[in-house]
Amino acid sequence: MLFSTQDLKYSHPGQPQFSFSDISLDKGDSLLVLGKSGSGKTTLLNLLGGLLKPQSGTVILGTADLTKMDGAKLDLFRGKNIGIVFQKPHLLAPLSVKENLVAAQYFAKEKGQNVQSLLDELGIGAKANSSVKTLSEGEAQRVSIARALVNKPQLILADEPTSSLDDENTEKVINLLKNQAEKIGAALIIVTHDQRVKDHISNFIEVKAT
Ligand SMILES: Nc1ncnc2c1ncn2[C@@H]1O[C@H](COP(=O)(O)OP(=O)(O)OP(=O)(O)O)[C@@H](O)[C@H]1O
Repeated sequence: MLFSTQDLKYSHPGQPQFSFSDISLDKGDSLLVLGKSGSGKTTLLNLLGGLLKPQSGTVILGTADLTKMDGAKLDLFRGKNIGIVFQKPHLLAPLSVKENLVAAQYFAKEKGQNVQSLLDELGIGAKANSSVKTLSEGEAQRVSIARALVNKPQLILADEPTSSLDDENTEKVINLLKNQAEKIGAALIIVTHDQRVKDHISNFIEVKAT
């Protein structure tokens, strides 16, 4: 087992508690997180990425329990092992495409992956030296995927990665995420409302407000 959670519970201050279904994934597995607006999907993703600490339960990646790590140790672990694609790309605006990826390597103390060939694979190699401010939405989304993959993480988390994309780019982005996850042996978890994504990945959990 590469990634698993057990008995995860979390409540935002003053809010009812969420109890999340257990997850277990092997290398190369994909999982969708479905559920109504406000049901706790983003909250779950933040717990899985160590961006929130649960009130109880465990999040195990490889041999490490994220819920037991803090501060710089957790940041470095996340940088090396977890790639996160946020709903909006959140790129570093003053930098070029390539520099955004190099910065992600720098923060994780990783240098392995050839940035240009990754950008080429994602079809944005020609934009490597462009300012991220000049990118279209679909291009910026692909750069944020490249940034999530650049340190060859064991776990890839994506929050509504296709919500602002047309059908063609949605298909491209889902295939990119699936193919890259398989290639690097990562587990892939995608939060979505998008029926078009459900057509590509059959394994899912549903988050319900209780
Ligand atoms: N920082 C916070 N403080 C207090 N409440 C919060 C906080 N973040 C989220 N919540 C509440 O927790 C609930 C779940 O939010 P969450 O963003 O996880 O839902 P979601 O399923 O991802 O929703 P959507 O599909 O609309 O993005 C919501 O009722 C939200 O208002």
